[in-house]
Amino acid sequence: MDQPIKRIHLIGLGLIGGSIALSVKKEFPDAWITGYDINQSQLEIAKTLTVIDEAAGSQFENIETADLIILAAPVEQTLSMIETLSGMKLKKDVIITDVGSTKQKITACAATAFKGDVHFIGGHPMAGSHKSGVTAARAHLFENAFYILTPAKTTSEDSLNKLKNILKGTNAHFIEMTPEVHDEVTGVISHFPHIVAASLVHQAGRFEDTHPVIKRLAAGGFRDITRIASSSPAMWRDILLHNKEKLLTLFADWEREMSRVKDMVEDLDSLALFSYFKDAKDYRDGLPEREKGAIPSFYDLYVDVPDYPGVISEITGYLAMEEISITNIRIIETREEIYGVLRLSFQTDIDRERAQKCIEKYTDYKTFFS
Ligand SMILES: NC(=O)C1=CN([C@@H]2O[C@H](COP(=O)(O)OP(=O)(O)OC[C@H]3O[C@@H](n4cnc5c(N)ncnc54)[C@H](O)[C@@H]3O)[C@@H](O)[C@H]2O)C=CC1
Ligand SMILES: O=C(O)C(=O)Cc1ccc(O)cc1
Repeated sequence: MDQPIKRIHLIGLGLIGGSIALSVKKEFPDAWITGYDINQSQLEIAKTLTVIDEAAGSQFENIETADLIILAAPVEQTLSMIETLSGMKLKKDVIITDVGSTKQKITACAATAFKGDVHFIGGHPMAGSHKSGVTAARAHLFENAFYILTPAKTTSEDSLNKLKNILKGTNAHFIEMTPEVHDEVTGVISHFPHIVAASLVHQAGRFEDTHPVIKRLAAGGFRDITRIASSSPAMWRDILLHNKEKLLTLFADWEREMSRVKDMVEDLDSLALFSYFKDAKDYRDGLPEREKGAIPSFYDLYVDVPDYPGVISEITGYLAMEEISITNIRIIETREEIYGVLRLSFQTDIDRERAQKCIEKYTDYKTFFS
Protein backbone atom coordinates (compact mmCIF):
# COMPACT_ATOMS: atom_id res chain seq x y z
CA MET A 1 0.00 0.00 0.00
CA ASP A 2 1.35 3.44 -0.93
CA GLN A 3 0.41 6.11 1.59
CA PRO A 4 -1.72 5.06 4.56
CA ILE A 5 -5.02 6.84 5.21
CA LYS A 6 -4.50 9.58 7.77
CA ARG A 7 -7.22 12.15 7.19
CA ILE A 8 -10.84 11.13 6.90
CA HIS A 9 -13.77 13.40 6.08
CA LEU A 10 -17.10 11.97 7.18
CA ILE A 11 -20.39 13.46 6.01
CA GLY A 12 -23.53 12.33 7.84
CA LEU A 13 -22.96 11.74 11.54
CA GLY A 14 -25.84 9.45 12.34
CA LEU A 15 -26.07 5.85 13.51
CA ILE A 16 -23.96 4.43 10.69
CA GLY A 17 -21.49 7.29 10.14
CA GLY A 18 -20.96 7.60 13.91
CA SER A 19 -20.44 3.85 14.34
CA ILE A 20 -17.90 3.75 11.53
CA ALA A 21 -16.00 6.70 13.01
CA LEU A 22 -15.87 5.01 16.43
CA SER A 23 -14.65 1.72 14.98
CA VAL A 24 -11.94 3.48 12.92
CA LYS A 25 -10.73 5.42 15.96
CA LYS A 26 -10.60 2.22 18.02
CA GLU A 27 -8.15 0.67 15.55
CA PHE A 28 -6.37 3.83 14.38
CA PRO A 29 -6.38 6.40 17.20
CA ASP A 30 -4.07 8.64 15.14
CA ALA A 31 -6.43 8.92 12.18
CA TRP A 32 -7.86 12.44 12.07
CA ILE A 33 -11.60 12.49 11.41
CA THR A 34 -13.32 15.68 10.41
CA GLY A 35 -17.08 15.43 10.27
CA TYR A 36 -20.06 17.35 9.01
CA ASP A 37 -23.78 16.96 9.51
CA ILE A 38 -26.48 19.19 8.12
CA ASN A 39 -28.17 18.92 11.50
CA GLN A 40 -26.18 21.22 13.79
CA SER A 41 -27.14 19.39 16.97
CA GLN A 42 -25.92 16.03 15.56
CA LEU A 43 -22.66 17.74 14.65
CA GLU A 44 -22.25 19.17 18.13
CA ILE A 45 -23.11 15.88 19.85
CA ALA A 46 -20.64 14.02 17.60
CA LYS A 47 -17.89 16.42 18.63
CA THR A 48 -18.83 16.29 22.32
CA LEU A 49 -18.88 12.48 22.31
CA THR A 50 -15.50 12.55 20.47
CA VAL A 51 -16.97 10.52 17.63
CA ILE A 52 -15.10 12.97 15.39
CA ASP A 53 -11.94 14.96 16.07
CA GLU A 54 -13.05 18.14 14.38
CA ALA A 55 -16.38 19.60 13.30
CA ALA A 56 -16.25 20.97 9.76
CA GLY A 57 -17.89 24.33 9.16
CA SER A 58 -19.46 23.17 5.90
CA GLN A 59 -20.08 19.95 3.97
CA PHE A 60 -16.80 19.95 2.06
CA GLU A 61 -14.54 22.16 4.19
CA ASN A 62 -10.87 21.28 3.57
CA ILE A 63 -11.97 18.36 1.42
CA GLU A 64 -8.77 18.54 -0.67
CA THR A 65 -6.74 17.29 2.31
CA ALA A 66 -8.78 14.11 2.86
CA ASP A 67 -7.30 10.68 2.02
CA LEU A 68 -10.71 9.10 2.51
CA ILE A 69 -14.20 10.60 2.21
CA ILE A 70 -17.09 8.65 3.76
CA LEU A 71 -20.63 9.54 2.71
CA ALA A 72 -22.96 8.33 5.45
CA ALA A 73 -26.17 10.20 4.65
CA PRO A 74 -29.50 8.89 3.31
CA VAL A 75 -29.17 7.50 -0.23
CA GLU A 76 -30.82 10.44 -2.04
CA GLN A 77 -28.49 12.94 -0.36
CA THR A 78 -25.52 10.71 -1.20
CA LEU A 79 -26.31 11.18 -4.90
CA SER A 80 -26.18 14.96 -4.66
CA MET A 81 -22.98 14.82 -2.60
CA ILE A 82 -21.32 12.75 -5.35
CA GLU A 83 -22.43 15.27 -7.96
CA THR A 84 -21.05 18.18 -5.96
CA LEU A 85 -17.80 16.36 -5.21
CA SER A 86 -17.27 15.64 -8.90
CA GLY A 87 -16.64 19.34 -9.52
CA MET A 88 -14.22 19.80 -6.63
CA LYS A 89 -10.48 19.63 -6.30
CA LEU A 90 -9.66 16.46 -4.37
CA LYS A 91 -6.42 14.87 -3.19
CA LYS A 92 -4.72 12.59 -5.73
CA ASP A 93 -5.76 8.96 -5.19
CA VAL A 94 -8.45 9.91 -2.66
CA ILE A 95 -10.83 7.06 -1.85
CA ILE A 96 -14.54 7.86 -1.60
CA THR A 97 -16.99 5.38 -0.15
CA ASP A 98 -20.61 5.42 0.99
CA VAL A 99 -22.73 3.31 3.34
CA GLY A 100 -26.07 3.42 1.52
CA SER A 101 -28.51 0.52 1.58
CA THR A 102 -28.78 0.55 -2.23
CA LYS A 103 -25.92 0.43 -4.67
CA GLN A 104 -26.91 0.56 -8.35
CA LYS A 105 -27.95 4.22 -8.56
CA ILE A 106 -25.12 5.40 -6.34
CA THR A 107 -22.33 3.53 -8.14
CA ALA A 108 -23.71 4.54 -11.56
CA CYS A 109 -23.70 8.18 -10.46
CA ALA A 110 -20.15 7.83 -9.09
CA ALA A 111 -18.92 6.16 -12.30
CA THR A 112 -19.95 9.24 -14.28
CA ALA A 113 -18.73 11.67 -11.64
CA PHE A 114 -15.25 10.37 -10.84
CA LYS A 115 -12.43 9.49 -13.19
CA GLY A 116 -8.69 8.98 -13.01
CA ASP A 117 -7.17 9.38 -9.58
CA VAL A 118 -10.43 9.56 -7.59
CA HIS A 119 -11.44 6.06 -6.50
CA PHE A 120 -15.07 5.45 -5.56
CA ILE A 121 -15.89 2.15 -3.86
CA GLY A 122 -19.53 1.56 -2.91
CA GLY A 123 -20.07 0.13 0.57
CA HIS A 124 -22.92 -1.18 2.70
CA PRO A 125 -22.35 -2.32 6.27
CA MET A 126 -25.18 -4.78 6.74
CA ALA A 127 -26.10 -4.13 10.32
CA GLY A 128 -28.03 -1.45 11.98
CA SER A 129 -30.91 -0.75 14.17
CA HIS A 130 -34.31 0.86 14.08
CA LYS A 131 -32.69 3.71 16.01
CA SER A 132 -31.03 6.62 14.28
CA GLY A 133 -28.73 9.46 15.23
CA VAL A 134 -25.21 9.69 16.57
CA THR A 135 -26.20 8.88 20.16
CA ALA A 136 -27.13 5.35 19.02
CA ALA A 137 -23.71 4.88 17.36
CA ARG A 138 -21.54 2.05 18.69
CA ALA A 139 -17.99 1.00 17.81
CA HIS A 140 -19.07 -2.64 17.77
CA LEU A 141 -22.27 -2.20 15.71
CA PHE A 142 -20.80 -4.08 12.73
CA GLU A 143 -19.03 -6.81 14.68
CA ASN A 144 -19.56 -10.11 12.81
CA ALA A 145 -21.81 -8.42 10.27
CA PHE A 146 -21.30 -8.56 6.52
CA TYR A 147 -19.88 -5.42 4.99
CA ILE A 148 -20.64 -5.43 1.29
CA LEU A 149 -18.26 -3.62 -1.06
CA THR A 150 -19.06 -3.06 -4.72
CA PRO A 151 -15.74 -2.18 -6.37
CA ALA A 152 -15.88 -1.22 -10.05
CA LYS A 153 -13.92 -3.20 -12.67
CA THR A 154 -11.44 -0.34 -12.67
CA THR A 155 -10.96 -0.25 -8.88
CA SER A 156 -7.33 -0.95 -7.99
CA GLU A 157 -6.38 -3.65 -5.46
CA ASP A 158 -4.44 -0.98 -3.58
CA SER A 159 -7.42 1.30 -2.94
CA LEU A 160 -9.66 -1.66 -2.06
CA ASN A 161 -7.10 -2.97 0.44
CA LYS A 162 -6.61 0.49 1.92
CA LEU A 163 -10.34 0.82 2.46
CA LYS A 164 -10.69 -2.62 4.05
CA ASN A 165 -7.69 -1.89 6.25
CA ILE A 166 -9.01 1.41 7.61
CA LEU A 167 -12.36 -0.29 8.29
CA LYS A 168 -10.87 -3.33 10.00
CA GLY A 169 -11.95 -2.06 13.45
CA THR A 170 -15.53 -2.75 12.38
CA ASN A 171 -14.65 -6.46 12.73
CA ALA A 172 -17.08 -7.05 9.90
CA HIS A 173 -16.74 -9.68 7.16
CA PHE A 174 -16.03 -7.96 3.87
CA ILE A 175 -17.78 -9.42 0.88
CA GLU A 176 -17.62 -8.15 -2.69
CA MET A 177 -20.36 -8.20 -5.31
CA THR A 178 -21.67 -6.13 -8.19
CA PRO A 179 -24.12 -3.32 -7.42
CA GLU A 180 -26.78 -5.22 -9.35
CA VAL A 181 -26.41 -8.41 -7.32
CA HIS A 182 -26.29 -6.28 -4.18
CA ASP A 183 -29.64 -4.61 -4.93
CA GLU A 184 -31.26 -7.93 -5.79
CA VAL A 185 -30.14 -9.80 -2.66
CA THR A 186 -30.76 -6.94 -0.26
CA GLY A 187 -34.13 -6.49 -2.00
CA VAL A 188 -34.99 -10.07 -1.03
CA ILE A 189 -33.67 -10.20 2.53
CA SER A 190 -34.04 -6.60 3.67
CA HIS A 191 -36.02 -4.17 1.51
CA PHE A 192 -38.99 -6.37 0.66
CA PRO A 193 -39.34 -7.71 4.24
CA HIS A 194 -39.67 -4.09 5.41
CA ILE A 195 -42.57 -3.63 3.00
CA VAL A 196 -44.21 -6.83 4.25
CA ALA A 197 -43.75 -5.82 7.90
CA ALA A 198 -45.33 -2.42 7.25
CA SER A 199 -48.18 -4.02 5.30
CA LEU A 200 -48.98 -6.42 8.17
CA VAL A 201 -49.15 -3.45 10.53
CA HIS A 202 -51.49 -1.63 8.13
CA GLN A 203 -53.68 -4.72 7.92
CA ALA A 204 -53.95 -4.98 11.72
CA GLY A 205 -54.73 -1.26 11.87
CA ARG A 206 -57.59 -1.68 9.40
CA PHE A 207 -59.13 -4.48 11.44
CA GLU A 208 -58.88 -2.54 14.66
CA ASP A 209 -62.02 -0.54 13.84
CA THR A 210 -64.04 -3.75 13.80
CA HIS A 211 -62.09 -5.46 16.61
CA PRO A 212 -60.58 -2.97 19.06
CA VAL A 213 -59.09 -5.93 20.97
CA ILE A 214 -56.54 -6.34 18.13
CA LYS A 215 -54.21 -3.74 19.60
CA ARG A 216 -53.91 -5.62 22.87
CA LEU A 217 -53.50 -9.02 21.23
CA ALA A 218 -50.86 -7.64 18.86
CA ALA A 219 -48.60 -6.79 21.79
CA GLY A 220 -46.67 -10.09 21.78
CA GLY A 221 -45.47 -12.07 18.78
CA PHE A 222 -47.09 -9.77 16.24
CA ARG A 223 -45.19 -6.85 17.67
CA ASP A 224 -41.95 -8.82 17.47
CA ILE A 225 -42.31 -9.97 13.86
CA THR A 226 -43.22 -6.47 12.73
CA ARG A 227 -40.45 -4.78 14.72
CA ILE A 228 -38.73 -3.51 11.57
CA ALA A 229 -41.85 -1.49 10.72
CA SER A 230 -40.59 0.93 13.39
CA SER A 231 -37.53 1.88 11.31
CA SER A 232 -37.03 5.36 9.88
CA PRO A 233 -39.84 6.12 7.36
CA ALA A 234 -37.68 8.60 5.42
CA MET A 235 -34.81 6.15 5.09
CA TRP A 236 -37.07 3.35 3.85
CA ARG A 237 -38.91 5.64 1.44
CA ASP A 238 -35.59 6.53 -0.20
CA ILE A 239 -34.40 2.91 -0.30
CA LEU A 240 -37.60 1.85 -2.11
CA LEU A 241 -37.30 4.73 -4.57
CA HIS A 242 -33.72 3.67 -5.35
CA ASN A 243 -34.43 -0.02 -5.76
CA LYS A 244 -37.61 0.25 -7.82
CA GLU A 245 -36.78 -2.29 -10.57
CA LYS A 246 -35.67 -5.11 -8.28
CA LEU A 247 -38.61 -4.50 -5.95
CA LEU A 248 -41.16 -4.60 -8.79
CA THR A 249 -39.89 -8.08 -9.67
CA LEU A 250 -40.19 -9.10 -6.01
CA PHE A 251 -43.77 -7.76 -5.82
CA ALA A 252 -44.69 -9.98 -8.78
CA ASP A 253 -42.97 -12.95 -7.18
CA TRP A 254 -44.72 -12.32 -3.83
CA GLU A 255 -48.13 -12.01 -5.49
CA ARG A 256 -47.57 -15.43 -7.13
CA GLU A 257 -46.49 -16.82 -3.76
CA MET A 258 -49.57 -15.45 -1.99
CA SER A 259 -51.85 -16.80 -4.66
CA ARG A 260 -50.20 -20.25 -4.34
CA VAL A 261 -50.92 -20.35 -0.57
CA LYS A 262 -54.35 -18.87 -1.12
CA ASP A 263 -55.16 -21.76 -3.48
CA MET A 264 -54.00 -24.27 -0.86
CA VAL A 265 -56.34 -22.72 1.70
CA GLU A 266 -59.21 -22.42 -0.75
CA ASP A 267 -58.81 -26.11 -1.73
CA LEU A 268 -58.35 -27.16 1.91
CA ASP A 269 -55.22 -28.91 0.66
CA SER A 270 -53.83 -30.05 4.01
CA LEU A 271 -50.86 -31.93 2.52
CA ALA A 272 -49.74 -28.92 0.51
CA LEU A 273 -50.18 -26.62 3.51
CA PHE A 274 -48.16 -28.93 5.73
CA SER A 275 -45.32 -29.00 3.16
CA TYR A 276 -45.54 -25.25 2.78
CA PHE A 277 -44.82 -24.69 6.47
CA LYS A 278 -42.44 -27.65 6.77
CA ASP A 279 -40.27 -26.47 3.87
CA ALA A 280 -40.19 -22.94 5.27
CA LYS A 281 -39.27 -24.25 8.71
CA ASP A 282 -36.47 -26.45 7.33
CA TYR A 283 -35.00 -23.58 5.33
CA ARG A 284 -35.24 -21.15 8.24
CA ASP A 285 -33.84 -23.62 10.79
CA GLY A 286 -30.80 -23.98 8.52
CA LEU A 287 -30.00 -20.25 8.51
CA PRO A 288 -26.75 -19.33 10.31
CA GLU A 289 -27.42 -18.29 13.89
CA ARG A 290 -24.30 -16.46 14.99
CA GLU A 291 -23.82 -14.43 11.82
CA LYS A 292 -25.50 -11.02 11.71
CA GLY A 293 -27.84 -10.60 8.75
CA ALA A 294 -29.41 -7.50 7.27
CA ILE A 295 -32.27 -7.23 9.71
CA PRO A 296 -31.31 -6.72 13.33
CA SER A 297 -31.77 -9.84 15.39
CA PHE A 298 -33.55 -9.97 18.67
CA TYR A 299 -30.71 -9.76 21.17
CA ASP A 300 -32.94 -10.60 24.08
CA LEU A 301 -31.92 -11.70 27.53
CA TYR A 302 -34.48 -13.22 29.88
CA VAL A 303 -34.11 -12.86 33.62
CA ASP A 304 -36.13 -14.75 36.23
CA VAL A 305 -36.93 -12.11 38.77
CA PRO A 306 -38.77 -12.24 42.08
CA ASP A 307 -41.98 -10.29 42.00
CA TYR A 308 -41.27 -7.37 44.31
CA PRO A 309 -41.43 -3.64 43.72
CA GLY A 310 -38.14 -2.12 42.60
CA VAL A 311 -36.69 -5.22 40.97
CA ILE A 312 -36.63 -3.58 37.53
CA SER A 313 -34.81 -0.51 38.73
CA GLU A 314 -32.39 -2.74 40.63
CA ILE A 315 -31.42 -4.56 37.41
CA THR A 316 -31.37 -1.50 35.19
CA GLY A 317 -29.23 0.18 37.88
CA TYR A 318 -26.57 -2.56 37.64
CA LEU A 319 -26.58 -2.29 33.84
CA ALA A 320 -26.27 1.49 34.02
CA MET A 321 -23.29 1.15 36.37
CA GLU A 322 -21.49 -0.83 33.64
CA GLU A 323 -22.77 1.49 30.89
CA ILE A 324 -24.73 -1.19 29.07
CA SER A 325 -27.60 0.29 27.04
CA ILE A 326 -30.96 -1.45 26.85
CA THR A 327 -33.14 -0.94 23.77
CA ASN A 328 -36.29 -2.42 25.29
CA ILE A 329 -37.55 -3.86 28.54
CA ARG A 330 -40.68 -5.89 29.17
CA ILE A 331 -42.19 -8.11 31.85
CA ILE A 332 -43.41 -11.26 30.16
CA GLU A 333 -45.29 -12.79 33.03
CA THR A 334 -45.89 -11.87 36.65
CA ARG A 335 -48.07 -13.73 39.02
CA GLU A 336 -48.06 -13.18 42.72
CA GLU A 337 -45.40 -14.92 44.73
CA ILE A 338 -43.73 -16.65 41.84
CA TYR A 339 -40.95 -15.50 39.63
CA GLY A 340 -41.71 -13.22 36.72
CA VAL A 341 -39.66 -13.10 33.54
CA LEU A 342 -38.03 -9.87 32.54
CA ARG A 343 -37.11 -9.54 28.89
CA LEU A 344 -34.27 -7.13 28.20
CA SER A 345 -33.38 -6.32 24.58
CA PHE A 346 -29.98 -5.11 23.41
CA GLN A 347 -28.59 -3.67 20.22
CA THR A 348 -25.87 -6.31 19.83
CA ASP A 349 -25.05 -9.80 21.08
CA ILE A 350 -21.96 -8.32 22.76
CA ASP A 351 -24.15 -6.00 24.87
CA ARG A 352 -26.35 -8.98 25.70
CA GLU A 353 -23.39 -11.09 26.86
CA ARG A 354 -22.03 -8.20 28.95
CA ALA A 355 -25.47 -7.76 30.51
CA GLN A 356 -25.69 -11.44 31.36
CA LYS A 357 -22.28 -11.34 33.09
CA CYS A 358 -23.23 -8.11 34.88
CA ILE A 359 -26.51 -9.50 36.24
CA GLU A 360 -24.81 -12.72 37.29
CA LYS A 361 -22.12 -10.70 39.07
CA TYR A 362 -24.49 -8.60 41.17
CA THR A 363 -27.44 -10.98 41.70
CA ASP A 364 -28.30 -14.65 41.81
CA TYR A 365 -31.19 -14.30 39.34
CA LYS A 366 -31.23 -16.93 36.63
CA THR A 367 -30.62 -15.58 33.12
CA PHE A 368 -31.18 -17.28 29.78
CA PHE A 369 -31.23 -16.35 26.09
CA SER A 370 -34.47 -17.91 24.85
N1 LIG B 1 -30.00 2.49 9.87
C1 LIG B 1 -29.52 1.35 9.48
O1 LIG B 1 -29.78 0.35 10.12
C2 LIG B 1 -28.64 1.28 8.26
C3 LIG B 1 -28.54 2.34 7.39
N2 LIG B 1 -27.72 2.27 6.29
C4 LIG B 1 -27.59 3.41 5.39
O2 LIG B 1 -26.78 4.35 6.07
C5 LIG B 1 -27.13 5.67 5.69
C6 LIG B 1 -27.31 6.51 6.94
O3 LIG B 1 -28.29 5.93 7.74
P1 LIG B 1 -28.34 6.16 9.33
O4 LIG B 1 -26.99 6.43 9.85
O5 LIG B 1 -29.13 5.04 9.88
O6 LIG B 1 -29.23 7.45 9.39
P2 LIG B 1 -29.22 8.61 10.49
O7 LIG B 1 -30.48 9.34 10.31
O8 LIG B 1 -28.89 8.07 11.83
O9 LIG B 1 -28.00 9.50 10.00
C7 LIG B 1 -27.96 10.16 8.78
C8 LIG B 1 -27.34 11.52 9.04
O10 LIG B 1 -27.11 12.17 7.79
C9 LIG B 1 -27.35 13.55 7.97
N3 LIG B 1 -27.58 14.20 6.69
C10 LIG B 1 -28.66 14.12 5.89
N4 LIG B 1 -28.48 14.88 4.80
C11 LIG B 1 -27.25 15.46 4.92
C12 LIG B 1 -26.51 16.35 4.12
N5 LIG B 1 -26.97 16.80 2.98
N6 LIG B 1 -25.28 16.73 4.57
C13 LIG B 1 -24.79 16.28 5.74
N7 LIG B 1 -25.46 15.42 6.54
C14 LIG B 1 -26.67 15.01 6.13
C15 LIG B 1 -28.57 13.58 8.89
O11 LIG B 1 -28.71 14.83 9.53
C16 LIG B 1 -28.25 12.44 9.85
O12 LIG B 1 -27.58 12.89 11.01
C17 LIG B 1 -28.36 5.56 4.80
O13 LIG B 1 -27.96 5.73 3.47
C18 LIG B 1 -28.87 4.15 5.02
O14 LIG B 1 -29.44 3.63 3.85
C19 LIG B 1 -26.94 1.16 6.05
C20 LIG B 1 -26.99 0.09 6.90
C21 LIG B 1 -27.86 0.05 8.05
O1 LIG C 1 -33.27 -0.84 10.90
C1 LIG C 1 -33.70 -1.81 10.28
O2 LIG C 1 -34.92 -1.96 10.15
C2 LIG C 1 -32.81 -2.80 9.71
O3 LIG C 1 -33.25 -3.74 9.12
C3 LIG C 1 -31.34 -2.56 9.80
C4 LIG C 1 -30.80 -2.25 8.47
C5 LIG C 1 -31.32 -1.19 7.77
C6 LIG C 1 -30.81 -0.88 6.53
C7 LIG C 1 -29.82 -1.65 5.99
O4 LIG C 1 -29.36 -1.34 4.77
C8 LIG C 1 -29.28 -2.72 6.66
C9 LIG C 1 -29.79 -3.02 7.92
